[in-house]
Amino acid sequence: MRYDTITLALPKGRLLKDAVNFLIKAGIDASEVLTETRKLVFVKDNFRFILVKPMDVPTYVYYGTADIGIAGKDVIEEKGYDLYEPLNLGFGECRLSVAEPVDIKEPYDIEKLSFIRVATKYPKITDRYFRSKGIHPEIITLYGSVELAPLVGLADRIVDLVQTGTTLRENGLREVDVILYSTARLIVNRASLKTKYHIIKPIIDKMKRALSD
Ligand SMILES: Nc1ncnc2c1ncn2[C@@H]1O[C@H](COP(=O)(O)OP(=O)(O)OP(=O)(O)O)[C@@H](O)[C@H]1O
Ligand SMILES: O=P(O)(O)OC[C@H]1O[C@H](OP(=O)(O)OP(=O)(O)O)[C@H](O)[C@@H]1O
Repeated sequence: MRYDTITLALPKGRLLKDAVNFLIKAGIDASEVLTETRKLVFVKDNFRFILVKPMDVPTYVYYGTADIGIAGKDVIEEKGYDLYEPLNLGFGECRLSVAEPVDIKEPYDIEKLSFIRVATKYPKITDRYFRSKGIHPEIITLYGSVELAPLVGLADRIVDLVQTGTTLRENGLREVDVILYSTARLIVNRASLKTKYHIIKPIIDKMKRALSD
């Protein structure tokens, strides 16, 4: 590996294409990452791109196995690591919301709720949110298809991502509160920022220019 190599963690899944297109716009040729293969590591010039689960991007960056990464704000908040987050990249727009069945007997009223059983992929954010309202939630952690939980009686409510609202609508659910708005962010390992400042700072500057173009 070149002495000046920077490892960049990219999220597999729906953010990948936008992330790669953004990198290309910033002059970083990550195009090979989009080729249909099972490869998880790609090396190009002084970059090493690694493909990881979206929820794992902050972990790779925090532990320094990646110097920088691209992750949704939702995931960054859930993991809660101390990371430098210099840029909002704008894509991957969605919100993390509380939702409930449209025909629920006691519609959501935060003043009146004493107990809540909620299914989510975001247990930490969910716990923090309800505790800040004086409610100790029972949280059931799921890893996908969260909208199914109220339909089959696993939970009264869910906390999940909403973009168009189609998934909620098609499953008889309605959004009752927004916990956070999310977009993709650039995250940087704090030690790398110091030790590789001369390489990382120009990368951030190129990305900033790409965002303002
Ligand atoms: N419907 C959506 N619209 C826009 N952005 C979204 C949407 N759903 C998720 N995102 C953003 O994209 C990120 C990755 O979502 P994605 O669905 O690819 O991963 P995941 O469901 O966490 O992963 P996996 O399916 O591999 O378990 C989320 O953390 C969020 O920031
Ligand atoms: O408001 P919408 O536009 O319908 O988008 C929201 C859906 O998108 C995401 O699911 P994803 O496709 O990642 O599947 P998942 O349930 O496996 O997480 C999210 O978890 C919601 O289910």
